[in-house]
Amino acid sequence: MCPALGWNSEMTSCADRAAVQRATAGHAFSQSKNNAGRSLNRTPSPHLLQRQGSDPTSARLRASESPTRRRGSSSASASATGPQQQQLPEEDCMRLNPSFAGIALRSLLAIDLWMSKRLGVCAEEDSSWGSVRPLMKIIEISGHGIPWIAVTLYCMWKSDSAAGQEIMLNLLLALLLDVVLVGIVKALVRRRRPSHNRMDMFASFSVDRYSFPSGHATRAAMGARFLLTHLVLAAPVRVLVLLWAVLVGLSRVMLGRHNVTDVAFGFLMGYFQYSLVEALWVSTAGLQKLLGVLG
Ligand SMILES: CC(C)=CCC/C(C)=C/COP(=O)(O)O
Repeated sequence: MCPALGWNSEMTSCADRAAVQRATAGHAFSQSKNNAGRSLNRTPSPHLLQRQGSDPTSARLRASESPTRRRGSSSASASATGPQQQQLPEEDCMRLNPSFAGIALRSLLAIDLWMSKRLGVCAEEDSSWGSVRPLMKIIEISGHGIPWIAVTLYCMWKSDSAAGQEIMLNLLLALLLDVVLVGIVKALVRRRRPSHNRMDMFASFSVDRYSFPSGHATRAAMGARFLLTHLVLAAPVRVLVLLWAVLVGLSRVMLGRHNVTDVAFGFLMGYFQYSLVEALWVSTAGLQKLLGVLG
């Protein structure tokens, strides 16, 4: 866990360690093939770090201060080493000179953590807005997958027109697709929920210990787009649907369940999930044909 950025990953710290390791390796590289080989595979010994400048930071600075010089000096020694090792200095240059995108991403994540912590005003009963927590939890349930699936099944069952059934069938498929896609992304990214979150959420899967993206936000964006497209609603109701979607997203951060970027990405993902549902739209006639073929 990186304390500065809060991602569930050792990426940052590992990258730093790897950079120091490679910097050390680069130094040892020009000395002898055996030494270089050893330093590539191990964490640098304190002794070696000391020779380079007493601490990992100075070792890293030293290694990055002159990429050209490093490249030049190592290419001389590279002739004495294997082709695999010849590629290393190039790689060092890329890793040790952080790109603009890398810095921008780190800054965004730091801002994200800071903002999410400040907005998590209902994370506990005794938080500054703790009295609003019960209301936020009602909004949370309104965006949960189980009520959405239950209501969709009920409407499908009650619908007396083929068109209504088709719409509800596709909403049901959309909700199932959403659960699967969100689960996959959460399992891949594995970002931990904010530390101020209390894990007292109604009915969740094990993958829901991860926070990126917010499943409530994907469902809110996809569901709102779906309802606004397929139901004939009066203008005030349309506004209410949009307002509800925004509130669901906001409540995730206020309850401390998510960071802002989890919700922002969730909205984006839900928006595009709806486009996917439209592209894969299943008609009842098509479904009956498919069932006929299968049966
Ligand atoms: C059990 C079903 C059908 C869906 C799980 C709903 C759930 C608990 C999603 C997690 O949402 P966040 O990622 O926004 O916390």
